[in-house]
Amino acid sequence: MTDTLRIRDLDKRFGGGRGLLGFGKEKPSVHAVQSASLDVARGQTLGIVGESGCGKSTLARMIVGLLPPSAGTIEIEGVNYAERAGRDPAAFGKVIQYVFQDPLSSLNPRKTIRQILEAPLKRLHRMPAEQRAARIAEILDAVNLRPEFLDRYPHEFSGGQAQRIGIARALAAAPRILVLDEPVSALDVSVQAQVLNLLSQLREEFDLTYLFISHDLAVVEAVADRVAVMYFGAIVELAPAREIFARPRHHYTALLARSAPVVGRPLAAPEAADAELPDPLNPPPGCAFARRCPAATEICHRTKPPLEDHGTGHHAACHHPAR
Ligand SMILES: Nc1ncnc2c1ncn2[C@@H]1O[C@H](COP(=O)(O)OP(=O)(O)OP(=O)(O)O)[C@@H](O)[C@H]1O
Repeated sequence: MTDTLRIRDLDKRFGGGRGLLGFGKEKPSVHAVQSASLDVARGQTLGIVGESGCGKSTLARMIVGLLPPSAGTIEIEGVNYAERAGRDPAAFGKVIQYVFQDPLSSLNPRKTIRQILEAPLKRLHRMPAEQRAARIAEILDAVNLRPEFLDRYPHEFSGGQAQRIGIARALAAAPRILVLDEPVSALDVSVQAQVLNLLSQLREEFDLTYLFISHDLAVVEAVADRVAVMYFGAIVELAPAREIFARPRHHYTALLARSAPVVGRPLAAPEAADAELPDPLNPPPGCAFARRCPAATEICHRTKPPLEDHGTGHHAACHHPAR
């Protein structure tokens, strides 16, 4: 199977530097994403899970070209797009699109649905008017919305309908990859299932590849072929979905899996309340999870474990992986 998306050592730091003239004390920086590497095979869904603040959105925003990486490469079908970020947004937009968490606030309230769907056809594909109408009708049908919705405004729709419009807008660009950033988190549980079903149909119909970001373990387990678990800016485990929750190797994933996932419940390890995350301005030298880890030994506090293959594509960044 070929990889549609290949990311190597993608890194993002916020802040830092010594001010405008380069004088004064070095400002503190936050290492929001630390050397993330992952591959997504064509037609597959990679789920990315992690608690709030672990770097999921920063990773996603770099991958779609909304945020320039501090270092690393983003290859889509063999082309390195990280080099083109910022300079050539249209090149990015044609291959990869972002679906936002909050459908209503991501749609321009002053534009009709027709105008919203036309924008990527005009801007990215320079499609003439007569072809646009047919393409819009096709996309609207694919997301199960009625043609009479085209002349209405976003506020006239329910959350579930608005998210279908958000998905339709992303599809209008005819991308190869969709980055879905918490696409159902803002929706009622009953509507979540409908949107998840729709996404799975669309993946087949349009031969799409998904990166599906969520703090909801149960949702990710339901949709993903493979799962990456993030903790404190780093991917700590990466494995096939059925395996990662049944036989987690990283002790953080084990803690999450033990918290018995329930659809709609935010992801938080049970012990999280009394065990704080490390200070992002003063990160520990070793494994960021060591202070919370039942298996931690001295080396864990001293040396950061690399993400290693522990057998048949099951990667974990742990000095003492669970068996
Ligand atoms: N523009 C920014 N400037 C400075 N720090 C930032 C910025 N954006 C994110 N961060 C920091 O980077 C880290 C990762 O944030 P990010 O939003 O990517 O996490 P997340 O897992 O997506 O969280 P959530 O689920 O709450 O959105 C956090 O410590 C956050 O405070």
